[in-house]
Amino acid sequence: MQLEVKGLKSGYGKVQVLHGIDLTVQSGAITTILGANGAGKSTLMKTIGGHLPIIEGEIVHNGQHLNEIGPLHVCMAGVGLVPQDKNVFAELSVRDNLQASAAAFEGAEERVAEVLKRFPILQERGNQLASTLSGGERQTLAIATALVAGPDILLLDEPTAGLAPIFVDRIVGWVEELAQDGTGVAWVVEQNPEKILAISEDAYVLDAGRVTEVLKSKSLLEPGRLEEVLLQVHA
Ligand SMILES: Nc1ncnc2c1ncn2[C@@H]1O[C@H](COP(=O)(O)OP(=O)(O)OP(=O)(O)O)[C@@H](O)[C@H]1O
Repeated sequence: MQLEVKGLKSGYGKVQVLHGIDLTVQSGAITTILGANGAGKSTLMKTIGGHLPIIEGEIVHNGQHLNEIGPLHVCMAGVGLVPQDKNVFAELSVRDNLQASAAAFEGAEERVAEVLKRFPILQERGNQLASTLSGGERQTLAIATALVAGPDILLLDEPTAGLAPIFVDRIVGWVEELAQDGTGVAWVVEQNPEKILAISEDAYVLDAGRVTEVLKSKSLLEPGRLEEVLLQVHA
């Protein structure tokens, strides 16, 4: 059930941003993706999620090629993306956001009910417009909308950026549980990556659209090591 990305090149119109990315996301494990601003982390997530055209390379999940099948079919193939922003419908209620996401799947009502059970905070706010949620609640909703599809690979683009520590800890806890239950997670992180590195297997360092290092995540927790690796890419 792993996701394999091979030699991926993509970008925006004539602007090529990714220059041949190789990445493996193993099921039941968290893979961290690090890199400076503009390294191409979000572009990588959006390309895997089917939102950007591929110039060259392959994305294969569970033996199925995901190239050029579009975001809905990527999602239906078991790969869920939580983008960095615009990840909920602001003018829909919490419940309607979940229902919209579940609509393409069999047993939509049960899927929504199950996710609401998992996230009581969303249950409490079911009728509230997403635009009125706090940052942490909105991010919880964004993750929940991806989970209604029952993905076996989950792509998270900086899900904890700018959130209060209590939400950071909650999200880290939920994602750890998902991985323990067999989901493969790719987690893009920029600020305070220590909590994620502590529960992650592999760390990929990106710079200028290329993978510059693949390391064991915990090795980056040694004092000074993270700074060294991130500074090296600019040396
Ligand atoms: N819609 C777009 N059109 C053209 N270029 C874009 C677009 N979005 C991003 N880029 C460019 O692609 C490059 C990589 O951006 P990307 O958002 O993938 O980086 P990132 O590593 O996720 O950065 P950050 O940590 O700031 O989110 C940057 O040079 C950026 O300016």
